[in-house]
Amino acid sequence: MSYTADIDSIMNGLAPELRASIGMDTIVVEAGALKKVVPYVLQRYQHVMLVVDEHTYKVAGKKLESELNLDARSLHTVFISPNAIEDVVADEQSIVELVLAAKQFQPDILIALGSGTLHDITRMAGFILNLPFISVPTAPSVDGFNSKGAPVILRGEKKTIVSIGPVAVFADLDILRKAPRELIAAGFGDIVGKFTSLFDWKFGQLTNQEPYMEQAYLITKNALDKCVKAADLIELGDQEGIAYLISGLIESGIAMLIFGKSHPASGAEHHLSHYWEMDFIKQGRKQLLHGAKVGVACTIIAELYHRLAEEEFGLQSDVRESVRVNWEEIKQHIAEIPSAAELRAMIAKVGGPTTIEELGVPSELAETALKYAHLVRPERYTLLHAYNTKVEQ
Ligand SMILES: NC(=O)C1=CN([C@@H]2O[C@H](COP(=O)(O)OP(=O)(O)OC[C@H]3O[C@@H](n4cnc5c(N)ncnc54)[C@H](OP(=O)(O)O)[C@@H]3O)[C@@H](O)[C@H]2O)C=CC1
Ligand SMILES: O=C(CO)COP(=O)(O)O
Repeated sequence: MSYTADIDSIMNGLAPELRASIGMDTIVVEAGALKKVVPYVLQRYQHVMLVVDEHTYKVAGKKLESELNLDARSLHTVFISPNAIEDVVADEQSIVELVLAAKQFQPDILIALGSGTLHDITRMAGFILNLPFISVPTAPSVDGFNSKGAPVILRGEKKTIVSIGPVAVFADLDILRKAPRELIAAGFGDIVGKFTSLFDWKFGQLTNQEPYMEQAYLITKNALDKCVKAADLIELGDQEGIAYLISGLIESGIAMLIFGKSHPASGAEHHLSHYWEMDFIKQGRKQLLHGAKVGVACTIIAELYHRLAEEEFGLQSDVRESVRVNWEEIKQHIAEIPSAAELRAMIAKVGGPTTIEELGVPSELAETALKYAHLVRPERYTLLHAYNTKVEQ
């Protein structure tokens, strides 16, 4: 059974120049997809570097290593080291670790075997060294496998560097289905976050002339609607449910890839999540899952936005003129965002945390983040940004 009907139709519908510019020629979503990595790689590359960590080596790296069956001169596996608190993080140290290993071994292809963090480390190293990479997700936990942006931690700040997308994605449903439940729920949380990111994108376009692409909007919206409809199947964690989820995540990644930026997938809910993440790093606390944070942050932002609509925020005298004149349309878009209670019910169905307490974010941090999270991406004009700044000082 093919699980890539929507992906195929998106890819086939891209204008030829756009398709060529994203440089991704193969997307496989099926049980046993790992086996297809071998002929793909052997037909094209001679020196292969696998990028893993301790966990992902066990679930996929070891198997791929043995199936590639290459001698030590042609295959090298790099284990990205965890930091002092046993977290593998996409920061300067991890990126340099991989860059140096690649400088020494001189691969002509990198293969990321892991979830969001290992992919961002690999895409950054590939970008720096001008090397292509292949994506092999080990958990359906984020939509960042095939995006172009690398949200990395540089000097403690979460910055997104526009880098490279993969040349191919091999999503093996046998591996993804066995990923821990929290990672599957996190992937669903990252998808649910699109309710507010898509709103914020429309808001930025209407009020701040931010760049916009209808095709990327519709791809993301379709991925969101499809996954929300399939929540019962995703909850079961069977092959079909996981196929819906990973396909939705890949489609959202394609939207970012063709747009070239993360607007479709990342709005104020992501900025809150990033703010929490940066604070956890400062406090030396272990990271929470990205998608789990995004899901909870989405409920908080939805609650705020519905309240702002009720209070007629856009008609206040000190908001930007562009917000005031577009307020009726903005309110219509807010009305399309489910209520916080509805969002919590969706996330709970799939087993994700729905409140800051369940997630483990202290309430003081949640309050501060709501005031300052727009500064994580100051160039993006979200409704949260408008609420926190009113008329620009
Ligand atoms: N580029 C983009 O557009 C996007 C990037 N992101 C980024 O992705 C990062 C978060 O990624 P996320 O996937 O949530 O978390 P991580 O990649 O940090 O992985 C979370 C945990 O899952 C473990 N793991 C992965 N696969 C398996 C498996 N099959 N079995 C057991 N354990 C497994 C990892 O092990 P181990 O620690 O050993 O790796 C790790 O402990 C954030 O930095 C976020 O900003 C998110 C969305 C989009
Ligand atoms: O996480 C993302 C999409 O899910 C991308 O986030 P950024 O906007 O920080 O790159």
